[in-house]
Amino acid sequence: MELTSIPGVGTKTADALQDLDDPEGALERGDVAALARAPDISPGRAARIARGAIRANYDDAGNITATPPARDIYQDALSLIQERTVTDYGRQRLETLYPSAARARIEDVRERTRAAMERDPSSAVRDALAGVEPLSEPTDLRIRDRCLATSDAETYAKAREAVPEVSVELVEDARTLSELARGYATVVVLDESFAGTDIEGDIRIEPDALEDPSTVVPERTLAFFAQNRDTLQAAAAVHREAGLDAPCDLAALEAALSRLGTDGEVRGDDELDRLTDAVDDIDAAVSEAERVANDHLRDAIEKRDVTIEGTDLLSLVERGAGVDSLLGRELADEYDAAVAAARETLVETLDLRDTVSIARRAFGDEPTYPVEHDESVINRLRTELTAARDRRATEQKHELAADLAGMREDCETLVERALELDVDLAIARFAADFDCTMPELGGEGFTIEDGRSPLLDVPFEEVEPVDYEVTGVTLLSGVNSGGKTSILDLVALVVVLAHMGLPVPAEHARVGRVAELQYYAKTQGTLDAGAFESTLREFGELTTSVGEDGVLVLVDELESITEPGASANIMAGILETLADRDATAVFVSHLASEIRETAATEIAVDGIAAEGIEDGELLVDRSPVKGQLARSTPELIVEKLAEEETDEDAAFYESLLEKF
Ligand SMILES: Nc1ncnc2c1ncn2[C@@H]1O[C@H](COP(=O)(O)OP(=O)(O)OP(=O)(O)O)[C@@H](O)[C@H]1O
Repeated sequence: MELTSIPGVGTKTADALQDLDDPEGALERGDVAALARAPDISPGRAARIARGAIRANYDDAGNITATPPARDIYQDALSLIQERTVTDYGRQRLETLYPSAARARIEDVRERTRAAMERDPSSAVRDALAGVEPLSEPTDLRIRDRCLATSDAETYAKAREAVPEVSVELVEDARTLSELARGYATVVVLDESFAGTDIEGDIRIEPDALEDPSTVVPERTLAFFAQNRDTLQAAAAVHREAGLDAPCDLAALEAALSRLGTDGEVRGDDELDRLTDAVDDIDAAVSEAERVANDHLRDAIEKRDVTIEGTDLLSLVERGAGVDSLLGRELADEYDAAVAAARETLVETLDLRDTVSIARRAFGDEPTYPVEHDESVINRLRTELTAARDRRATEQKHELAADLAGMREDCETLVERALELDVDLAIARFAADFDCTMPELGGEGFTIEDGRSPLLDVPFEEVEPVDYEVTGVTLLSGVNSGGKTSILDLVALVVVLAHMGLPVPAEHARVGRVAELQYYAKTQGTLDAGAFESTLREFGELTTSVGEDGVLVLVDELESITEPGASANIMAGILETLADRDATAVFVSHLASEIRETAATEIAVDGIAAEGIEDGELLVDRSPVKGQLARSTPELIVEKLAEEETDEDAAFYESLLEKF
């Protein structure tokens, strides 16, 4: 897909998207999270771009929500589902669902929705989902103990791009290579020509290294998995809890991840741990060995009576000999035992294996008091252990990186499926929380049975179910606060959700396909001349533009724009034209009777009727009665007074009632 062919994507945005690994794939999948990783693209913008791409895919240029109130209803519907996501991804991804006029698009979403509604949004799955987020690439990884070397400028440029984590050096000859070998623990040479060159150090001739850079930098793979470890573990848990098909062996993935520390180091290898501990503990172990030896020796000396012939003592003193000679002569066995204890302590404390013979040499046979280690031997031991540790770490890194590298693609699928499940579960929860069903699509107008709007200002359990069916053009009359506006909202919500491919809050619903939902909310107070003129123009354009694609017009108390007589005339004119053009329309009005009288064609009138008044409150049946003009609230009150009052008062109210 040509990026700039997507509505709203100019060359600047297209350039930003090109920074992504697979912008086309992200657009095709509607992957808002991936798109938002492009520079300067906010999640909101990413959602708009993804929506644009989907529209382009389905050749769906229209806009069903044609007026601000219609768009508000869409936003409200979206929010109700978004509130039920666990992840940010899920919330953003839902923004790609929009009311569409393209049948194929609606059908595709409906198919997914049906499957989603079968899912069980258990709390265990939701808890696991809380730990899942889109995979991210580690940044700023620098490896300083290795470098790449080549004598070829082209290979040099290629290497810098392919392996930005390590230095790449241009070498001319064996001499410059040998200089490099002194500065780095390992030099990976990319040119065959250096094979056989005799240079000291860890020089590896690997002309194919760039084909699989992870062999040069296993840290890249390890850093990726270390950075995403929690997400991957959570995604695995989501698959297990939800019984999803996993793209890979979860146990093997979890086992591999358990060998990786968050810092990208390998853990859980006994040999590596042994060597690491030995290097770390060497100084402490040497001190301990000395202490053991000296305690032993001190003990022995304290317990011994040394008997020495006077001549011997004299000759020792004359030779200037010190206590060492005395030790050598008189306490040789004890000294040997003390040194043996020191050697054993050092070997055992550090759990030494290959380096035992070096360690033993740290304590000499020549008697001294106190017993002291030979620093040069300890330095040698330290060097040997450090080298062994690094070798082991490198081997382990390569081994683990090789295991994990093969799982990378599956891991991407694993996380994607978990995140997409969040979208499905949000839809499932929305459907369950508001007793939704999949609507039928097609036919004229709409039918709603036992519809309950989740947008009302009363708790959902207290919402009274409503039935309403309209084909053609209808006036909806009704008592004050009877629920007329709420019905328009419910109809708009059902129509929007149905065109999004989503379930609707009703026991049963059928929605005719529309290309436009024209919803006009009640205006507050009469308009001045200018505003009145522009509103009239708006309706003028609306009525004359109704075509074959299907328009649903919902209008709430248009009469409030001007004085009642004029309003009735205007509404009658609009309704006549809409009826002529076979539109579907519901006009809520308190002037239904006047409009019907003024209109040249027959206009249907439905009514939300009050069944009576109790404790000053109207008892209302919220479902409009077809073909019945509802009696107004004032009429009901006059009737009540006529019934309740006696004599002259009653006569007055009866005369008033006759005027209705
Ligand atoms: N189906 C319903 N179930 C429960 N309560 C409802 C229902 N429909 C409406 N209501 C309640 O009635 C109130 C008034 O509803 P609404 O504003 O739709 O009436 P209206 O007929 O448009 O009023 P007005 O005469 O002012 O135009 C709502 O705020 C809501 O509390």
